[in-house]
Amino acid sequence: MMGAALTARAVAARLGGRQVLADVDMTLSPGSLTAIIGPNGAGKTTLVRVMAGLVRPEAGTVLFGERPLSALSARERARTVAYLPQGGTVAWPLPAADVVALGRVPHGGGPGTGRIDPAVAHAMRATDSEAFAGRAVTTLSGGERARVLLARALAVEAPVLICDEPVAALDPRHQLAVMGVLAAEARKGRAVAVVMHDLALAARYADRVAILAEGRLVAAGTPHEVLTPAMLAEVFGVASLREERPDGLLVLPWRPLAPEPGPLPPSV
Ligand SMILES: Nc1ncnc2c1ncn2[C@@H]1O[C@H](COP(=O)(O)OP(=O)(O)OP(=O)(O)O)[C@@H](O)[C@H]1O
Repeated sequence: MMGAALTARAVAARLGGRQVLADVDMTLSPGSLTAIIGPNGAGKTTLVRVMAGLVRPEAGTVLFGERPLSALSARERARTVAYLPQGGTVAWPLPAADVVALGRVPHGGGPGTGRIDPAVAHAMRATDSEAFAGRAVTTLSGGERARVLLARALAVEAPVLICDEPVAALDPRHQLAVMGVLAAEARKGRAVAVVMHDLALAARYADRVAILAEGRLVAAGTPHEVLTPAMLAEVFGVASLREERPDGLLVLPWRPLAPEPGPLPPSV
């Protein structure tokens, strides 16, 4: 099932009577890591939930290759799109290794099979979470638990991997390591999408950046094309530093800009 794109076409969504997404087009291509950025409340989580098949769009469609995602069975969809929710919590004191093994359920595996699944072992190694294997996830720190939950999503080995803020709780070394792992998943041919707020990491690791604001896609392109001071001023209201370095693009939000002055009164 490797090799097909996940495409949102003219997607709209309404939640609690509010228009949260309008006319959003997005393609997650195999081999590419797409960073989805935008202000709080822009609709990023809603968009990725629509693309993971968890929220039915009010209008528009989501296609995996040529097939509507809604035409896939629940199990087929779970094998096709691995989804890491934002700020995930786990209610049960399961050992971390069992939580990661839940990623194998769509393939007929899961915890309690009595053997170490190579996909589970690989995912725990990639997220540096092997040391927690036997510990109840409820006893882990926020960042430790975040790595275990990412490992569960990786263990699905789905052609599409969608992660909602996977690095927000992580220390700097693990942020870099996890972004490296997600980029490596893209290099293997997966379509990877990452909702994130860290513009420096987006600039450094993303192949494509999509910006959402007020429920609409306002820009999409390479980090070089999209992460410009003018765009960041317009979308986030920040002044930012940008430097082209031999080893990558450095983007750093620097200070908030003063709010836009309102229109001048007609008498001035
Ligand atoms: N169940 C709901 N009922 C009403 N409004 C909702 C509901 N869920 C989300 N919203 C609203 O939809 C908008 C988009 O929310 P969403 O979580 O998609 O934003 P986001 O871009 O992921 O934000 P953040 O960066 O803060 O995580 C927000 O204004 C939010 O308040």
